[in-house]
Amino acid sequence: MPLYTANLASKLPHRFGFTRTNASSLPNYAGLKPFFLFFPSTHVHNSSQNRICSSVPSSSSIMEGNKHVGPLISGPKSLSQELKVAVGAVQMACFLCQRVQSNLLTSNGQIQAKDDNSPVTVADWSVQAIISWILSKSFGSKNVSIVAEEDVQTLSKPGADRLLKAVVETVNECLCEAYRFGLEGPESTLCTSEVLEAISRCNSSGGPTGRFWTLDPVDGTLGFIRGDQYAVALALIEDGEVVLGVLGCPNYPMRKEWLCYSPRYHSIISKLSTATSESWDKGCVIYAQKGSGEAWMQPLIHANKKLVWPNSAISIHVSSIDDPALATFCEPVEKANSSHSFTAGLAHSVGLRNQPLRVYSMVKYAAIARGDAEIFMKFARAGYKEKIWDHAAGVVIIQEAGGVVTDARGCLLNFSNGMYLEGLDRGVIACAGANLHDKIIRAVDASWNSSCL
Ligand SMILES: Nc1ncnc2c1ncn2[C@@H]1O[C@H](COP(=O)(O)OS(=O)(=O)O)[C@@H](OP(=O)(O)O)[C@H]1O
Ligand SMILES: [Mg+2]
Ligand SMILES: [Mg+2]
Ligand SMILES: [Mg+2]
Repeated sequence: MPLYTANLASKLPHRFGFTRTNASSLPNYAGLKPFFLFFPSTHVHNSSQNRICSSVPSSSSIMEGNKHVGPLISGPKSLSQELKVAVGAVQMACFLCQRVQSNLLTSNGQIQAKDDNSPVTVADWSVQAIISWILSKSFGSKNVSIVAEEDVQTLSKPGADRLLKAVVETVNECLCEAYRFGLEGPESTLCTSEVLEAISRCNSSGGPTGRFWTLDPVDGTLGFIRGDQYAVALALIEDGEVVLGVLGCPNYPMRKEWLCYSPRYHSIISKLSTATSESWDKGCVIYAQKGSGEAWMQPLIHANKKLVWPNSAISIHVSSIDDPALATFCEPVEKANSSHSFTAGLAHSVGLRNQPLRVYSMVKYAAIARGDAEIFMKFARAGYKEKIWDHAAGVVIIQEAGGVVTDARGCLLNFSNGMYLEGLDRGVIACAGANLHDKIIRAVDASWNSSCL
């Protein structure tokens, strides 16, 4: 029986597990380039694949004084400052989520249901508050527009003061560690109204022109509550195009060998990391800038460790498998969120042989980008409108890692119409390559008419 991740999972009714079904497609961690914020030079070798980059200056990184601030981003224009702040903010948000998740079981009342019956926790609100605050601090509140999932409606209701107090405490506990993530925190703790303001200001309407951020503070809240997979998702959209994306995946280990398969639940599992205390197996942060032709992955920073892990990045790439008989596809865990029967029929008609991996959150996008799976399919029921924050970061990361993401008709997703992916036809299909993508699109067309979706 595979080991389970953190103690939490072993106490919870829900289990999760994943790995590729054939070891031959280990992702090729081709390049090693420093990202930013170097610490005392440390050569850290991980046992199997790669040397973690040391603080040796690399010709392909941008320097500010003697600090590396990021790989040389080609593309239309460098967004290295935006990327640096976004990665640091998501790293810090992951640290916050792990803290909240660990005492989620003990402190009741930290899980609420919103009007649409979807869950929301102290972590969702707190992450939205800290990322909103950091972006405003870094770029000036007048220059920052954010389209994010959460609002203050529940927090402002009578009787919500204990919940609100928990959010304010969580936010301040985290912001006082901001320096460990290369960020500047507040001179003094934020008061309740400042925390509420940081959350509620994330109400931009988005649109086809100008620049705005889109944030899903906890994507896969259901997975988060169950000690399973979840993601912190932040993306920057300019004139309707996603120009950078960051995915924090606290329960998705850097190293594949820390993943194992839980046949019963067909999904991701990360083994109990007893073998090493390295943060390699505690989770990862994945990011990319549009047009750079590269996607990057770095380990989670553990602020409670005396030496904050050097921010080193490994370039990742989609899998080279394009034979359906060898490919693996991911889909949402909840069949209310995507038709499992439709995808099963599709998989059969395309010739997919491996069991589906059912995974919460945009960790599915991360799995494709780093080559742990080849296809992600989601077919929500008719009438459901996909939100931009549930896809933006994952889309640009897969694209820059060499993959393709479209709707079920083969059209690119449209992020220029406010909070919804307007015009999305039938479902979302992400593939490691064009061949597989083409086969899936054809199969959707052929089977759609005979399905009753
Ligand atoms: N009915 C329905 N249909 C389709 N999608 C829905 C639906 N309800 C919710 N959502 C959104 O799905 C997000 C969770 O995505 P997941 O990939 O984690 O789905 S699943 O939980 O694995 O089924 C989840 O994101 P979070 O709320 O951030 O967890 C929702 O935004
Ligand atoms: Mg939600
Ligand atoms: Mg979401
Ligand atoms: Mg969410």
